[in-house]
Amino acid sequence: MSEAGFQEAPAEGFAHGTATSGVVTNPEDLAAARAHGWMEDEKLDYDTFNAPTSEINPTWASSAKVYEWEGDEGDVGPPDAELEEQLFRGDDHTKAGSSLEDMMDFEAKVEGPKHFAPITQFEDAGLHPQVLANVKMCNYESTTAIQAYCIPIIQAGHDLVAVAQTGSGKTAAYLIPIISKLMGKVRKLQGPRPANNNGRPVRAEPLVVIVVPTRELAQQIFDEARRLCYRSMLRPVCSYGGIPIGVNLQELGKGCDLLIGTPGRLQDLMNKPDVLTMRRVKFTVIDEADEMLSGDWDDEMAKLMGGGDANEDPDHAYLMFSATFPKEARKVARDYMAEDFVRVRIGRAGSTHRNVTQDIIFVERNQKKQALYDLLMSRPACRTLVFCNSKPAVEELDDYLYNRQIPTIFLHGDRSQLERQDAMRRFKGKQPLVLIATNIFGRGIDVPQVNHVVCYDLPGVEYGGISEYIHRIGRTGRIGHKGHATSFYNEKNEDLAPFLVNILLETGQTVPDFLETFKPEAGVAEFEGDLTDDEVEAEPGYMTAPGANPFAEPPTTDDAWGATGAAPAATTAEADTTWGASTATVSW
Ligand SMILES: Nc1ncnc2c1ncn2[C@@H]1O[C@H](COP(=O)(O)OP(=O)(O)OP(=O)(O)O)[C@@H](O)[C@H]1O
Repeated sequence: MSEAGFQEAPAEGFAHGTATSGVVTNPEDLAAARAHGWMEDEKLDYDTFNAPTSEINPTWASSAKVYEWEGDEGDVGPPDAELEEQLFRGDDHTKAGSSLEDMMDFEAKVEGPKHFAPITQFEDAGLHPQVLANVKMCNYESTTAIQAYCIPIIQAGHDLVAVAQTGSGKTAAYLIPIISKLMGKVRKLQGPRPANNNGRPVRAEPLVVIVVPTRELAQQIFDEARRLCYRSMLRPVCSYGGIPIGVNLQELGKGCDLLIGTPGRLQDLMNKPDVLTMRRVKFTVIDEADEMLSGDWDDEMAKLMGGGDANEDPDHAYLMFSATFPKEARKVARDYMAEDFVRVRIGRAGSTHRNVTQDIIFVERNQKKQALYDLLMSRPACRTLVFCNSKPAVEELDDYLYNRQIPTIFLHGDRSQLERQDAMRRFKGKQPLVLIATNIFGRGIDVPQVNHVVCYDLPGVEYGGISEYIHRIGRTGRIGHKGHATSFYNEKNEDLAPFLVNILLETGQTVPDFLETFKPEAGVAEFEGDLTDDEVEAEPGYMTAPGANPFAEPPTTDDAWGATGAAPAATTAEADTTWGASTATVSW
């Protein structure tokens, strides 16, 4: 098992462009690729990548600069023009696209012991002024649906399970309220710093722990935390495998308020009580929660969710986020939550949005390489992500396309951390590139302008099934951008066919002829089993608030809000109104 339990068949150690036949340059391929806009990519520095880490002095992305402020004069520090430029004006994160409203067109369902009014404008969320300023510098004009609901719930201190589509801003949905809540109290809550330890490294005593399945995702959340903690006393630190532990220890020793990491490395650090203690933790966040609760990480999760050594803080909040949340994982999640935890679901758990056009093409197994080449040459050259199920398949495909002069890079769990870091850097560069990857890239990764995702291999059950498909295609069409996903289908993928058809129907897309037989009788999408949330209604003590899109115009008559005639709270309800125990369902 590789990182965070992902299934990846092992690789055999090929180098770029030499997996099958060595480098072959066909002048016709070369001319065709260049004419089509696929340009030569920079040469890889294999000497650096293959040297023992002790012989090189790499710049680890996890050591990227964070804002440092000891809070001598108040809790907001002076601006740092250079860091501000790096954090807010780079191309590192996706700027919202023009179809953001299409993404909001989902029903929100909230279940919990209380009513929370959604907040559509950050200005109305009661955020710390510096956090609000940072949000604006990120160019976040207004909240997304998941943020509208989660911000007030987290501010009120509830445990939370939140589910919303890929690329809908879940990271900021938890980081913004957590950072804002801590901002005014950092001085009181914060762990030690070298400044009050005679300049010596200190033990890390984070206030927030964020656990994610992959290194790239940890890095991405760290970067978002660096933006949102700008000019505050809060110091984020990122720890994951593949980086020498000494590098992690150095960063932790400078003081740590938000710790973001992968479960294996976090567990290693928790086993060193002089390096890390969880005694101050106020928020534990599990991102991609269904993956983390899938069973592969039982020991690590039990330890992390138990607060490690001696955290008995009754205010400790547990937050879980994902785009998919199968029933089994939700049951496990409930074991960790306080009794009054809140559930928020935007749309159906596991739904995709209409901004991603999904093509399913029938391709026989032995035709797939040529079909991919033809596909890449039939569309304008663009940043493209191709998913395979195994490491050898990734490497073979990389070799094939490279030899046909398409600029490619590849990424899987056996690549060294330096190679993985470099692959991310190059994929985000100016040149259109094809990144070929295993599942390791399927979840959470937010690279701007990925216009095309190709499921070269569809993920069968052993590779995560339909949930994995949803995460994979969610690497495009993010936060209001349009995207395109193409999947190669053949008889081997029949186990996925009924789910695929339902997702196509749900988003109003064309069902290809070869999938017609898998259409439900009524001809409309039917979701059963692990993607529905129907066990929720049966639970006593919970109020459900279905139906409201917080961004919709309020209705003109009470009737439009449902049979109970309750107030149209989407735009006007008071926060924190306790729902009457006799009310079965409240429509907002
Ligand atoms: N309110 C907002 N307005 C505009 N852009 C936003 C807003 N909130 C977040 N974003 C941007 O949207 C992009 C996607 O956000 P994020 O990666 O958190 O999505 P996600 O829901 O976690 O996706 P996934 O399920 O794939 O992990 C990021 O680049 C983020 O900077």
